[in-house]
Amino acid sequence: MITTSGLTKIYRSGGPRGRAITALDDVDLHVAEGEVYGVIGQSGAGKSSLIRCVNLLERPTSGTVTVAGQDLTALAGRGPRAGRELRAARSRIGMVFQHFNLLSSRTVQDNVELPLEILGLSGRERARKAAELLDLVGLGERARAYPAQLSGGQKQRVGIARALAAEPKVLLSDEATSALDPETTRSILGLLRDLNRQLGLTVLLITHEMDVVKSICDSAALMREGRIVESGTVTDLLATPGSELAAALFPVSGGGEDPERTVVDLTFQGDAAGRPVISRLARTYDIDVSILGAAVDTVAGRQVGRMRIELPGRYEDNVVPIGFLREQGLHVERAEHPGPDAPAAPPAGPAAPPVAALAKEETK
Ligand SMILES: Nc1ncnc2c1ncn2[C@@H]1O[C@H](COP(=O)(O)OP(=O)(O)OP(=O)(O)O)[C@@H](O)[C@H]1O
Repeated sequence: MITTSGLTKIYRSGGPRGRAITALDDVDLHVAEGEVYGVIGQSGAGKSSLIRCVNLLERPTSGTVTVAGQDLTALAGRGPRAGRELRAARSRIGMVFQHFNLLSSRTVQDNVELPLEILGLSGRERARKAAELLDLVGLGERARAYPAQLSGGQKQRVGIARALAAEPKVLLSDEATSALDPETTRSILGLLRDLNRQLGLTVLLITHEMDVVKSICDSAALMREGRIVESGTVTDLLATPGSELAAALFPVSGGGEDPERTVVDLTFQGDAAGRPVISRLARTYDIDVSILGAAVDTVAGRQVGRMRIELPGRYEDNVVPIGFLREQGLHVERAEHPGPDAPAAPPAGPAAPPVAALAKEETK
């Protein structure tokens, strides 16, 4: 539904000869129809530039953007016709903003009607559509209120209703919950998830909060310095050795201190979660298994379990029991020997702050 290919955005500060800042560096993104796709990264990673280039609010320096089969970059030429076509294509992309961007002088209903006015619908049609959308987001009773009379969560619901007015196939969300408290965040994320399911809406969201990815995203990408350094479905990421996103989505902790013993992290998904794998392992190989840490959580709507266990002997001596665990459908990854209470093994890749630190970074 959304594809970017070689998308690059270079800003120049201080005119055409000024310093070049590469905000997007050859970004290839593939968002499938009907999925909720989260792009996560630290401040300055290029997330806003990405979302603004996807709907051509920002003109990419190079590369292409295709939404619902239409190459938007080809429409972004100069001239009135190109402008008209681009505006029409953009109307099929809804956008939700961190600070809602509602017009304070207009009522809730009039804010939702705004895109319909631009599309040239009659007053009666606009009113009917706005009422329907406000019902959909649970604000049917507040149509006559002004934005100043609403809570943050209600304002965002109006923002979402307005974004849906032109019946887009795609909704772009720019940190839609960053200005909201945790409970309101949950309700807005729940609404986005419901709309995704009910309307088959494809949602591309950018966020710096791992919890947002964890609660509603089917797929995710990690951005750093203008590049996508990791991406995939959340299910696949959880089964990818060394995945930084997986470790941040679902950390396991618990230290083993003895280098003569083997520490591994197990990830259970789907059927594997229900099998008595650890007791079978202990019985089959007559070994003592220590559980150092474990947790069960819901990620992308699926139950996922993670466990850090310790086996007697060095890693090389445990090839057969580890093979047994893999045969049982578990994802097994070697953990380094962390000290007590250390976080999960550090991911491979260039030295950079772990994803788990994103939220902390943001609040500094
Ligand atoms: N209009 C602009 N002119 C010049 N540089 C810009 C402009 N917009 C963004 N940048 C730079 O591009 C880089 C990426 O910024 P961008 O806002 O896309 O990142 P981000 O991940 O969305 O960060 P944040 O979460 O803080 O908004 C940063 O170095 C930023 O300073």
